[in-house]
Amino acid sequence: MSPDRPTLTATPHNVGVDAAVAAARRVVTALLHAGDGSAAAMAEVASRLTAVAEHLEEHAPTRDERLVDMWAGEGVTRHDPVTGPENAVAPPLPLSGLPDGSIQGTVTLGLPYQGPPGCVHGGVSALLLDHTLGVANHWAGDSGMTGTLTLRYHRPTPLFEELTVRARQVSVEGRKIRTTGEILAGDAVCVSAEGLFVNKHLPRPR
Ligand SMILES: CCCCCCCC/C=C\CCCCCCCC(=O)SCCNC(=O)CCNC(=O)[C@H](O)C(C)(C)COP(=O)(O)OP(=O)(O)OC[C@H]1O[C@@H](n2cnc3c(N)ncnc32)[C@H](O)[C@@H]1OP(=O)(O)O
Repeated sequence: MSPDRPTLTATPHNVGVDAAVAAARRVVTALLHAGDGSAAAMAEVASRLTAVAEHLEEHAPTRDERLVDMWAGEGVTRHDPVTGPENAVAPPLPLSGLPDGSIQGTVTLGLPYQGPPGCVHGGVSALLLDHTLGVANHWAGDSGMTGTLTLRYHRPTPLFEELTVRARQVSVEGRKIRTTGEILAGDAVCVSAEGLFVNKHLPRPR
C-alpha cells in the first residue's frame, strides 16, 4: 500500500478461503470457456464440484453466525460482490483513495461478465459503479444507501482490457449525498454514473 494511495478494500490472501475463492473464480471462467462442446469429462467435473460444495456446506457455520462475522471488523470489505476476496462473484475490483479525495481501481473482466458480444454487461457496470460510489462516500466520511443511480452508457465497455473505475463525492446536503463516477477504457469514458445516496444505515447483524 502506498502512503498517498490508501487501500480501501480487503487485500486478498493467498491462503484459506481467499485461495479457494480464487480457484472458484477460475472454475466459473473455465466452465464458460469450455462450453457444451468441450472435450473435458463434464460428468466427472460436475461430480467433483458437487463433492466440494457438499464438503463446504457440511462444515459451514449457521447463516446467522456467518452474517454476524461478515459485518464485524475487516469482514465488512471481505464479502461484497464487487471487491470481496471471499466472494467468487466479485471480479474482484481493488479500490484505493487518491490525494484529491476521489477513489480509483483497475479491473479486467472476462466472459462471466459479458453482455453484448465481447463487451461488459450493462448491469455489471452498474454494480461496479454503485459499489464504487458507495466506497467513495465512506472514504469522504458521509455515506448512505443508494436512492437513485443514473447511468449513461457512452460506448461499449470492452472485456479482456484493463478498465479504470473511479468515483468521488460531490456534495452533502442534509441527508442527501451526491456522488459521481466513471468506468474508462484507456482515456475513453465508457460509462458515467450520478448517484443520490440517502444517509441511512441498516443495523449490522449481532
Ligand atoms: C476510512 C476508510 C473508509 C473506507 C472503508 C470502506 C468501507 C466500505 C464499506 C462498505 C461500502 C459499501 C458500499 C455499498 C454500495 C452499495 C450501496 C447499495 O447497494 S444500497 C442498496 C440499494 N438501496 C436501497 O436498497 C435503498 C432502499 N430505499 C430506502 O431504504 C429508502 O427509500 C431511502 C433510505 C433511500 C430513503 O428513505 P428515507 O425514509 O430514509 O428518506 P426520506 O425521509 O424519504 O427522504 C430523505 C430525503 O432524500 C430524498 N430521497 C428519498 N429517497 C430518494 C430516492 N430514492 N432518490 C432520490 N432522493 C430520495 C427525499 O426526497 C428527501 O429529500 P428532502 O429532504 O425532502 O429534500
